[in-house]
Amino acid sequence: MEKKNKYSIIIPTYNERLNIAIVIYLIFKYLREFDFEIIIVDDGSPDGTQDIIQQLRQVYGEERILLRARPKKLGLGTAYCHGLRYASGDFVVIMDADLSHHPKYLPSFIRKQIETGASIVTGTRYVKNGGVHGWNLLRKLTSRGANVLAQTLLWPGVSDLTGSFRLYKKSVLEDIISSVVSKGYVFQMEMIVRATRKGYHIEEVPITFVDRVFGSSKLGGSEIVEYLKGLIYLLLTT
Ligand SMILES: Nc1nc2c(ncn2[C@@H]2O[C@H](COP(=O)(O)OP(=O)(O)O[C@H]3O[C@H](CO)[C@@H](O)[C@H](O)[C@@H]3O)[C@@H](O)[C@H]2O)c(=O)[nH]1
Ligand SMILES: [Mg+2]
Repeated sequence: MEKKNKYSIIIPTYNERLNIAIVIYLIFKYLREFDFEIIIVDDGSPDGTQDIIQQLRQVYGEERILLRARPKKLGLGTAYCHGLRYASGDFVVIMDADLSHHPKYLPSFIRKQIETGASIVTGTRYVKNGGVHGWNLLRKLTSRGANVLAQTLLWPGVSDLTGSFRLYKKSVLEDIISSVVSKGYVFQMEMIVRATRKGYHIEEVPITFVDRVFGSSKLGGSEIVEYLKGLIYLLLTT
């Protein structure tokens, strides 16, 4: 019998106590037919996220949900690298913990990869059937502007550069991640730009990003400055 692929789902968390149980419930619901593990990288959330995760591990099985905590908030980029070290799957999915990345899309990422043999399947808001729900005008304009600016300067051939809901072949993720220098939110953009420059086969699936109901975004003004610095860096180095 053919070996079943295993999927490692890496979820970075910082103060996601109110969201994480729902996300995990939905992942188990939508990936019933698949072999997967969930790796949570929590950065010492003061709201008790880790206590909830420990309880969920008892419910779903300690081998299905791994908690790989770090002592303090160290940023998204390094959180993914940290989680990847513990991934035992053939494929890695990266997604947010706050339901902005709905687990109902996971089967479409997997199906797309199987149909096309792609190395990366990336969720996109900026195609037909994709979108954003719940953001105010400023946040919509910031995200759209960031994408348009990056598209114009970098020509990556991918419609949503800053989105972070993605599936990677693990070997491909390991290859790209080793050359990425960005640590915060700009990490996502650097990953996909480097992947296109290396010629990896990338496919897109439409997603609707729904703004979180519980808690608040950790993206602040300083991240926008970091984004612009990252964009210039990529322009000069890729
Ligand atoms: N471990 C860890 N997790 C973090 C950190 N900062 C944020 N997170 C976690 O990373 C996820 C995304 O953080 P949010 O604060 O919810 O980000 P956002 O503003 O909704 O931004 C999202 O959309 C952007 C594109 O519009 C994306 O660029 C971004 O990656 C993210 O998906 C959440 O699960 C959050 O708990 C950190 O320093 N450490
Ligand atoms: Mg969010």
